[in-house]
Amino acid sequence: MGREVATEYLKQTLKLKNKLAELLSDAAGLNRDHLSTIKCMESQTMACHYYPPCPQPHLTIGSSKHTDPFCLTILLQDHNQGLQVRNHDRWVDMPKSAQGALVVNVGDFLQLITNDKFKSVEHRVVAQSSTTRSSVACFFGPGSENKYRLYGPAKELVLLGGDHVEPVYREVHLVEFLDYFKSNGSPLSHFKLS
Ligand SMILES: O=C(O)CCC(=O)C(=O)O
Ligand SMILES: [Fe+2]
Repeated sequence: MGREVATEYLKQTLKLKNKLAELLSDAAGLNRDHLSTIKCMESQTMACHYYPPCPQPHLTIGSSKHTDPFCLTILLQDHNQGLQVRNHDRWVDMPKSAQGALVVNVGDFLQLITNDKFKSVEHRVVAQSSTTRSSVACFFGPGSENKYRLYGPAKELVLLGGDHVEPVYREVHLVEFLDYFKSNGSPLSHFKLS
């Protein structure tokens, strides 16, 4: 990607993320500006992946299974397949997308904030025997000025009184969350209450 193209792409994905933050807040039953107000998707990190062809794809893996740890991922893939998402105990191929189509994944930190209303999706990339594959992932999470801010299930989703819903997770800051992720993979079960 040329510098100007990358800069423009980052600008456009940022705009899309702002729109998605409104729609996701709404869909979770929160005020439309909730996710932007709590500043949980202010940082943007871009990762470019290149998967070379592998003559024995069954002996390797393009990217091992994981959930993304931040709040939201916007993923641009080329027209070559490889991405799979886990549906219960089956791996399902992402359909061949039109060139330029974007995949949006919920990450672990958003699952924590929405108290399991939204689930982070487990995914992996399988190697291909004769085609290369490229993808560009943009991850959105709390910015560095909020890395020690405590986040937990949104209070509005954990109602007191008649409709009491137990918070599933304890409050945690991003640094502790990512430290756990780096050594152990998905941190969600570790931060569960009880
Ligand atoms: O290359 C892909 O399609 C997925 C990459 C990915 O899962 C990631 O960067 O977290
Ligand atoms: Fe991922």
